[in-house]
Amino acid sequence: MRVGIGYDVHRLVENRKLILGGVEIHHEKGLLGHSDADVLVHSIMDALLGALGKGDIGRHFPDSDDAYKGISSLELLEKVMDLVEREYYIVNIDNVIMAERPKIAPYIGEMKKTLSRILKLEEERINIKGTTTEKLGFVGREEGIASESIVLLDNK
Ligand SMILES: Nc1ccn([C@@H]2O[C@H](COP(=O)(O)O)[C@@H](O)[C@H]2O)c(=O)n1
Ligand SMILES: C[C@@]1(CO)OP(=O)(O)OP(=O)(O)OC[C@H]1O
Repeated sequence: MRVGIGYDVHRLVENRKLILGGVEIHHEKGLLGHSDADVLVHSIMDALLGALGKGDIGRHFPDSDDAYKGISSLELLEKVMDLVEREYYIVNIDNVIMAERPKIAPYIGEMKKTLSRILKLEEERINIKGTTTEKLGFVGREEGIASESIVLLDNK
């Protein structure tokens, strides 16, 4: 068995879509990044790479590479899953999205459905939680959104 943790933050800006877990969220701002800046998928990838002992997403998908400009993070997650599936399968995954706004609870079902397909994992083994930070810090000031993920892998 192998366990991994991932954490990522992206800045909220105008004129960008807000994509979380591969789902477009209705909001007046979106996250800034080289890719679509899907902070949930990024923390999941880092948790998976951590469990594999294979570094982080910056190492595998450098933001200096034009190939990843504007890419859907789900495509990057598929590449990380290719590495996972060489030896392991996912037992379960838990995630916390830290956002003052918008409420993510209404979108969790769709996020789980989307991730379930790519992670090849039943929805009941994927947990996604939303929390504010009670108006404290960069999340509280709505300057950005953070996400933290933890994953357990087992040998095939
Ligand atoms: N972006 C968010 C933040 C919170 N939620 C849901 O609201 C509950 C209460 O949040 P607190 O930060 O006040 O504890 C939380 O447990 C989530 O169910 C959300 O959906 N989206
Ligand atoms: C995903 C990558 C690659 O497009 O870019 P960003 O979307 O900027 O995301 P970040 O979490 O800053 O770093 C990983 C990057 O290399």
